[in-house]
Amino acid sequence: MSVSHPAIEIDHLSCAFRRSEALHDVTLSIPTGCVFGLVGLNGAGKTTLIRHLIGGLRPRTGRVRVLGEDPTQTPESVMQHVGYVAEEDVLPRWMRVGELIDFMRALYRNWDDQLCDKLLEQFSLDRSTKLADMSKGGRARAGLLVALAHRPQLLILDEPSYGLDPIARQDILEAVVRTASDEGRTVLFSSHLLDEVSRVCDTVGVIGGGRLLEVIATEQLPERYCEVVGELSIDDLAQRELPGFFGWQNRGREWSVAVDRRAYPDEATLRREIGGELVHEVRPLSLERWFSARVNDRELATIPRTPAVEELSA
Ligand SMILES: Nc1ncnc2c1ncn2[C@@H]1O[C@H](COP(=O)(O)OP(=O)(O)OP(=O)(O)O)[C@@H](O)[C@H]1O
Repeated sequence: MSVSHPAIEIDHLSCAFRRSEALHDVTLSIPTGCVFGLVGLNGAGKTTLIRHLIGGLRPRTGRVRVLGEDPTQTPESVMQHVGYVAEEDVLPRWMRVGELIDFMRALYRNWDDQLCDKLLEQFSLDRSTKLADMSKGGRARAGLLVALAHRPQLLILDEPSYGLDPIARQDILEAVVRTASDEGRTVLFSSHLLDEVSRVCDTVGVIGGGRLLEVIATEQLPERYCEVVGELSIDDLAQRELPGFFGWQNRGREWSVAVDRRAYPDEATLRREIGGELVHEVRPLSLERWFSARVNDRELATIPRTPAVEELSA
């Protein structure tokens, strides 16, 4: 397969289940070699988006390309180069680890026995263990092993650490990083856990109510945005419709707001605009605060909306 195209291309993808819209006009391009974190609250649309990538759902509106191909037209060819770990614990429990490996090995032309043995050791897995007798974390490791051992060009992990203990999570993270560091590999990783997303991903996209709200390189976050924390009078501040403000939060007597730094030439101007005496601190925006600001500000309005502010100060 040629690598001149992005690993994942999604154009204006929408999806509805009966009358309820799960994805709304999603456009996203993930270049080869990127480790991309897809974050969103429960029901945001992460799994629905991923199901389109693995050919499990056919787009009714919009277009999806994975490694340059339509995953619903040529699923065998696309999935030869994709490693996928589902959100649910779906491995056949009647199999032993060795049987699962033999089964998957027969499916993938690029299966790498040496890598498989290495991962068995690294994940402390034994070929003779029955999947039914393993912990959830053990089965997650087995799922990751078979997704990695054919050296996929694209690794898609749907909530890989959901419900896992920190040690199992660490294994998964390490495997993701190693896979990504292999030349030219791409990883799409959906997660609720922002700390692991910030550790592993170079780019992050936030999805809310089926809309892709923003995509940003994690290293760009502190230079693009800051968080301003200050003393009450939030109503007064909100009425002034300052540009670049989003995701207001009230914490006791303090308020916090995310600010797009591009709306202000420097921090002194920003403080002056707010009214310096109201500002306690201007600090880089953390991934966690960016996430909460975006999901609480779906329209990406540049000005705070009065009803939201009233709710906050109630
Ligand atoms: N097969 C389906 N039939 C009907 N509604 C569905 C179906 N699959 C998903 N949905 C709905 O689509 C929306 C998005 O669901 P999705 O599973 O993609 O979210 P998610 O971000 O993966 O959530 P979670 O983090 O809880 O797994 C939800 O409102 C969900 O109820």
